[in-house]
Amino acid sequence: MYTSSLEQTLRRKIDFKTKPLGALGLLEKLAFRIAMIQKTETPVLSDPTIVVFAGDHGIASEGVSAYPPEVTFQMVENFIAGGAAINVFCRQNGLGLRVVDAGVRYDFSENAPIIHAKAAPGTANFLREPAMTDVQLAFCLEQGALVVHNLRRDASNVVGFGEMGIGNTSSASVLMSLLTGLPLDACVGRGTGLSNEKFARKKEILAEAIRVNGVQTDPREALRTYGGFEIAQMVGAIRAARSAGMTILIDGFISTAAALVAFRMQPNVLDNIIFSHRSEEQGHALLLDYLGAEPVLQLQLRLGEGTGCALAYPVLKNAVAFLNQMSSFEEAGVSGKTEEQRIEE
Ligand SMILES: O=C(O)c1ccc[n+]([C@@H]2O[C@H](COP(=O)([O-])O)[C@@H](O)[C@H]2O)c1
Ligand SMILES: Cc1cc2nc[nH]c2cc1C
Repeated sequence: MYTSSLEQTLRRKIDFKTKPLGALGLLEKLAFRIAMIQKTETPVLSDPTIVVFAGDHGIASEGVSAYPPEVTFQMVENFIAGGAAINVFCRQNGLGLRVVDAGVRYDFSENAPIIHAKAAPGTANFLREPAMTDVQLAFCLEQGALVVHNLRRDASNVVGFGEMGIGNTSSASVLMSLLTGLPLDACVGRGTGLSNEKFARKKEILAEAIRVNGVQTDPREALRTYGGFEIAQMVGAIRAARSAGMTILIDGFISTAAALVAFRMQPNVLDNIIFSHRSEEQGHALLLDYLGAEPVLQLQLRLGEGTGCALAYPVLKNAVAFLNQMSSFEEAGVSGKTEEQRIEE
């Protein structure tokens, strides 16, 4: 297999740090990935930012969530006030935060510190008709890309994507099943915490929705039919961030479903994506496996909002720091392995 000279330089740089070969585990892989994304042996993470896309879902009126749909609006108000988990973790870890109204049912005040990109006040109920029109989908893909272009212009080179949308695990599960070919039951979970009875009903409703609207295996058509405005904007944002050469952090189950759609449209997006954590939501582990992903953290989270990204970011920072700052055996005068021994292993 062809290995570039940067790849070789990086392997050597990591292997000759003062540690047993491979002893920094996943940190070594992260440092390598980020350096390859930035095409340099001395990567820098600048202006790290979390973007939370919010949208309402027509399917939420079918009782597929443990919480009422108005929580989407209320939680965005909470993000604006600075009181949500994502606000806390961004502050703790020195991350910027942008919140996007991709399609919340109610309107925010015009001067609220959010990005106004509402496709419509919530998607249509995909138990009866496709979630969105072609025009709405195109708008969302463009808006997501625009958010990223503006971040990049402001010198950010690492971005984490999260979401807020009551009912959106339903969209994510259907997208996962259609685009991976895995059985629906393996892709549906309890979301915000459904009871056994409501969980069984959610699975029936989603199976019925697929009977009504069809087995769409084209990623764009699947997204239009079963997606959400926040998921569609994440897809546009992920593709734009790949094109802009940014390091992309993905949050939980719903964000990973957006990454799956983006991957099916443009497989090279995976080159720039780091999956921040493995969520508790049933289906996430399977989806990560499908994508060949090795998540940074496993904290039993199932919150969303980009919280996994904000928590994983310090690990990325440490990976880059060891690559840039740690001494080599030669620099520190420590006895290491010869190049031959290293390559043999
Ligand atoms: O990120 C995850 O893995 C995750 C797992 C379960 C639920 N959520 C969050 O909960 C909401 C969706 O859950 P539900 O039950 O309303 O479909 C949405 O706002 C997500 O951010 C998020
Ligand atoms: C309170 C609450 C906060 C959330 N944050 C993301 N999804 C959420 C769902 C609920 C219900």
